This record gives sequence, C-alpha cells and structure tokens, in this order.
Amino acid sequence: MTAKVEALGYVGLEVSDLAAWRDFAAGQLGLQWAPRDDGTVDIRLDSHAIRIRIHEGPRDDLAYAGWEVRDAGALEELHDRLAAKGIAVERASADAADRRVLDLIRFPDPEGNVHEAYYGPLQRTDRPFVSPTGARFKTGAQGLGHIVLACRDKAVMLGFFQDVLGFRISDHIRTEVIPGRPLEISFLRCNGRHHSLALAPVPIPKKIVHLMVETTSIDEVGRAMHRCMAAGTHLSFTLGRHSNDNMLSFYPLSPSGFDIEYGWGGLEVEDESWHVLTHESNSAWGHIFQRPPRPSKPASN
Ligand SMILES: Cc1ccc(O)c(O)c1CC[C@@H]1C(=O)CC[C@]2(C)C(=O)CC[C@@H]12
Ligand SMILES: [Fe+2]
Repeated sequence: MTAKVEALGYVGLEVSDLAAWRDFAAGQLGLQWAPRDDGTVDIRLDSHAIRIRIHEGPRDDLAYAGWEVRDAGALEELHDRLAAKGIAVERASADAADRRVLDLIRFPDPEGNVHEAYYGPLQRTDRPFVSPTGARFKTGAQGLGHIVLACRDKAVMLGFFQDVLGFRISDHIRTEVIPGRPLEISFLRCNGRHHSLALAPVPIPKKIVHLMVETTSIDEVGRAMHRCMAAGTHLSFTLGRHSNDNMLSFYPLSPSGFDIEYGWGGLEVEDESWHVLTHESNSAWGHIFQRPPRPSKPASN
C-alpha cells in the first residue's frame, strides 16, 4: 500500500469551557496556547502551527482527527481508494488555510467519527514553540501522540483502519474495567510510535476515550502530575507504566470529561521485526482507576 497515513498530525476538539481548558492545557500540562482571530485556539507542542485545535461548542468531544500523508500524490491516492470503497469522502481544500495545511480531504470511519487526511503542515520556525512550563514533547515522525476511540464493532473498525488507511496492529490487551466484563483493546500504528490509535469497545457517550501526549523527560511527567494535583484536577488513572508500549503516564481528566494521557518513555516499533502480541494486564504497575468525586459536568439538556 503506497498511500498510507504517516502520523497523527492534529486533532480538533470541541470544548464548552475555553477558560478551564486554557488553565488545564497551558498551566497544568505545559502546552502552548495560541488564540486565533476567529475565536478558536491553536495548541502547539512543537514547530507545527497546529497540534490540537480548540473549537468552542457544547459537545465536549473529538471533532476530527487529522492524519498526515506524504504529499499531494499520496492524498490523491488515498482519496481515490476511499471513493472506490464507497466511503463518503469529500475534498475539503477550502478548509486547508484554516487547518494551515496545503490540502486536505475529509471522510467518516465506519462508526461516524470524522477524519481528515492532509499534507504540507505549516511550520512556525519564525515563532518557536515555547512551553509555559518548559516542557518538550516527543513528536516528529511519530506525530502528535495517540488517540483512543470508543467503538461498537471493533472488527469492522480494525478492518477500515488497516485496509483503507494502512495501519498495522501492534497488539491487543484483554482487560476488565468493570470486574466480570472482559474487554479487548486493540493498538494500531502508522509509524514508529507503538500506537497512534487504539480502539476500545466501551459503551461511553463520547467518541474519544483519551488523547496522549509524550514528553521528552520523565521529570516533565512528575511536574505536570503535581501541578494537576495542586490545581485539584481529578486523575482518572494514577501514575503507572503500560504493559505494551512501556509508557510511563498518568491520566488527568480534562474539563471536557475525557482524559488526557500525559506520558514519557514510549516504545518505538520497527515494522520489520515486530510481531503482534497479546497482553492480559494494562500495566506493569500503577494506573489505578480513581472514581471521579462527582459527575464532571452537569448534563446540559
Ligand atoms: C492498556 C493501555 C496501554 C497503552 C495505552 O496508551 C493505553 O491508553 C492503555 C489503556 C488505558 C485504559 C485502561 O487501561 C482502562 C480501560 C480504558 C479506560 C478503556 O476503556 C480505554 C482505554 C483504557
Ligand atoms: Fe493511551
């Protein structure tokens, strides 16, 4: 497969409380908050103009995931493959300037999550990335990090991401979030990052389970965790180390009611030597689930 996606380049989030997100993302997580003229916000983690795009709105969920491809030819090929499979792909060149890329297409996955594929992301070498807390993030060829999507039919979703977008399976974890209710999460990669996407068959009201960002130093994780604790941010999972990708991380609850995974030390995978594995534990240690003290948001209707 020549035209595959190469990295998770950006995500769009629709959030209801912009002020709370600013304090959380910049003040606690050390991401760069860059407001735009139209009322949306670019969050930066590196040289890219956009890594997380914040839109104000009621849904408090993932709005879209942006997948980077190599060039115009790869985008064309991907468009044609999607169209040939009968997927409702649209050319969205009119939004390219808004996303600060050269061109993009938009398409749904089998469960209706919105995806964009693009090439040519704008770099801001004239305005270097500056973290308010001095953090640095592991991105580059591994992209922004990873997302976990809740799904209903994991087999169908796995088929789509492998056969249409070119993802490879890294491993599966059989786990029990609720005792007595086994569930299997599948982890997919599109570059050296162990997973840029995971699919979790969990019946939650949101599309996204979490968004992971990875720092370049273990101390950034410790400092961010203590800033979250000092701010009273709920930790959905305590500090721990994952069984499959070795990521050392904790999971603060965002103001939108889904988690951010804030990690360090993730495994890099080589396609030539990797074999699919299965795990029966989430973590080598830690990652203890913390029940939220109360619903994070009153229902809006
Ligand atoms: C197990 C695991 C390995 C690597 C990761 O990057 C990662 O996010 C996870 C999954 C974390 C998390 C969990 O362990 C409990 C059950 C959760 C909340 C889900 O239902 C989806 C994500 C799962
Ligand atoms: Fe994760």
